[in-house]
Amino acid sequence: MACSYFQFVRSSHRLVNLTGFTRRNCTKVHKAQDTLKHMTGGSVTLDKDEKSGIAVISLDNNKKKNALSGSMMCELNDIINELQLWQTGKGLILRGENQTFCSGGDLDTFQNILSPEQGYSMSGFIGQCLTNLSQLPLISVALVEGNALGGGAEMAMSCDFMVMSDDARFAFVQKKMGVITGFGAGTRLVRKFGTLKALEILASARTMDATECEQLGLASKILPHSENVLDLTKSWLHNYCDGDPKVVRNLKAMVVAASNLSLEDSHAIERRLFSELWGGESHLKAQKSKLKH
Ligand SMILES: CC[C@H](C(=O)O)C(=O)SCCNC(=O)CCNC(=O)[C@H](O)C(C)(C)COP(=O)(O)OP(=O)(O)OC[C@H]1O[C@@H](n2cnc3c(N)ncnc32)[C@H](O)[C@@H]1OP(=O)(O)O
Repeated sequence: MACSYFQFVRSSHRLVNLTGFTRRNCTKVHKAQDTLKHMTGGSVTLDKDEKSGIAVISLDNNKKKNALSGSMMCELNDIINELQLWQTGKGLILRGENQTFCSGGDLDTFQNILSPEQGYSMSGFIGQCLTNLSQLPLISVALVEGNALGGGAEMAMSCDFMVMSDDARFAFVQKKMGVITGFGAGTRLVRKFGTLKALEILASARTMDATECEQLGLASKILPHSENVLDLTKSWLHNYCDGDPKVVRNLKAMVVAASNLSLEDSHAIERRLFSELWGGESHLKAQKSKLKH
């Protein structure tokens, strides 16, 4: 079984520990978690489908348009830690209940953490959580219905793809709130879409509809607003996740390495991930099938 991406990164020489965890950081994370978990409201749930290898994370804070409370941040972190151990997983859908995605950080929660030090701690916790999500060896998609605003837009950016319902709206409102991106999406936006496009989206802080998001390359698919967008998204994601979990997971792990490491180190990982599959069950089966024709 292919070793997990993080086991491999830690075992490889000259590679920085991508999770960025040092003992000091772990202490800070636990301190942040102790504070945030008491800022309650809403819930985050996980549904893993062992047959398809696709998991669904659902945000639910119905009274606040799925705004992310402190306790929801902690639940999301625990779920991502669980997914890091899911060895047969291939895909992940991040969505919101009540036909909307997430209206950002819970403004009531934030009333209790307004010092720069508390903001730094909260930003570090949810930022690392979303980095861990982005680096899972699962192909991930944010299913955006309704609104993805502020921190909600940042969470969507932590996924590989974004699928939107045709009436969805997407905005980085942070600048209008007197801050910048606090969940780490600014860096992701620049690295994914370039400085020009990132600056235009962040500095305008404008609300974009699904069509504009697709034109900018932020959204990969627009679905008609309906009750079964989740099933349609699962079918869409299955196009990328069909086949041997080890192949899908190694492919995503290679992409994560290439987007985070030097050319030399990324090539080292790519060769290792390739060699783990070479001569494996799926490879030999495919070879045999081709030779018959
Ligand atoms: C780094 C984090 C980042 C930052 O700090 O900048 C953030 O994410 S801060 C939050 C940024 N998000 C927003 O500013 C969005 C605020 N919400 C809205 O613009 C609207 O609620 C919208 C467009 C999401 C939905 O509008 P609609 O008219 O359909 O509903 P309501 O506005 O009446 O909202 C219903 C109900 O939900 C409460 N609500 C909505 N968003 C939040 C939120 N982010 N935090 C707390 N509560 C929220 C809203 O107050 C209403 O409550 P009610 O008691 O019924 O009045």
